[in-house]
Amino acid sequence: MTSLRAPKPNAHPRVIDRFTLAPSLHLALSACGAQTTQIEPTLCILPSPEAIARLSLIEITFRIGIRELSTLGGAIGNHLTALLAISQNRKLIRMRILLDEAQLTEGVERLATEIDHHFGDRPLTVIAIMTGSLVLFADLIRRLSMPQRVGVVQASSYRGGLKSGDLTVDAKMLIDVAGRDVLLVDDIFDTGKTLDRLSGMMSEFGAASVKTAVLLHKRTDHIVELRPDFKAFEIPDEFVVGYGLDFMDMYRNLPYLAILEPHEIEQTAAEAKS
Ligand SMILES: O=P(O)(O)OC[C@H]1O[C@H](OP(=O)(O)OP(=O)(O)O)[C@H](O)[C@@H]1O
Ligand code: HPA
Repeated sequence: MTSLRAPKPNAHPRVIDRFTLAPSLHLALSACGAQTTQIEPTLCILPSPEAIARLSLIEITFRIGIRELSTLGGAIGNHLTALLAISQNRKLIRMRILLDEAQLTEGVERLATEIDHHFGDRPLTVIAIMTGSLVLFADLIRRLSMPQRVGVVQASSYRGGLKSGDLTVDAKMLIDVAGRDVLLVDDIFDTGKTLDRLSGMMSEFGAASVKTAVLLHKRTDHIVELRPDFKAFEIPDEFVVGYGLDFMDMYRNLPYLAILEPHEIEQTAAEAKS
């Protein structure tokens, strides 16, 4: 998607609603790998009517994969010509947000209150299921009131995909859970396979009790009997990213939870291969 914006409208704006690309600009954009070099018929306010007669500089925003770039182009009338230096290069964040930052914060607060209420002042061994739970975990443990021992275990089954595959567990960094009340924390309960396997492992390692907490509970077919003891949100059966959740190890850093659209899945997969 490409759009045009004038750098600074002034007192004598002139509105132009369609531009054509000069061949040189067309070539330059293609050479950058821009997905489309078709400039949208976007409203553009040029500095002044007089400037139209001369060369006017216009900010051009275009898209390459999931990156948004801005550059300056020259306009003569409705004709866009030379491409000048790229002035901005930022990730395009226009995702379908399912839970924004405020909702996530409220959800984590709620989860912490429920867990506090259940355990009271009893010491708890809280285990993060890495990597997805990392953001939730950092936020959650700081809101819990009881004395805590904190540890991690790694589990992975979605490697590079949208569907659960073979589950691998790496417990090399796990702290001793024998005789302890354990709370397993994960970002999402989807098929249920991960939490089910890890709950079993904690019992095998001698935990006195095992409870589970998740931020998200997906409304889908769960393949296990176990259900999380604590959950903050029920979400639809869509592939979600952000707040720790990834697709191909990307998007974990987003401060919100978004639904990954099919075109974003394709773009991310293509970028990951390049
Ligand atoms: O209920 P399930 O179907 O088992 O899915 C939930 C698990 O899937 C994700 O982990 P993933 O395997 O993607 O590894 P990651 O934590 O490294 O992202 C997520 O972080 C959960 O641990
Ligand atoms: O919807 C999801 N998004 C990211 N990771 C996941 N792991 C299980 N379900 C999901």
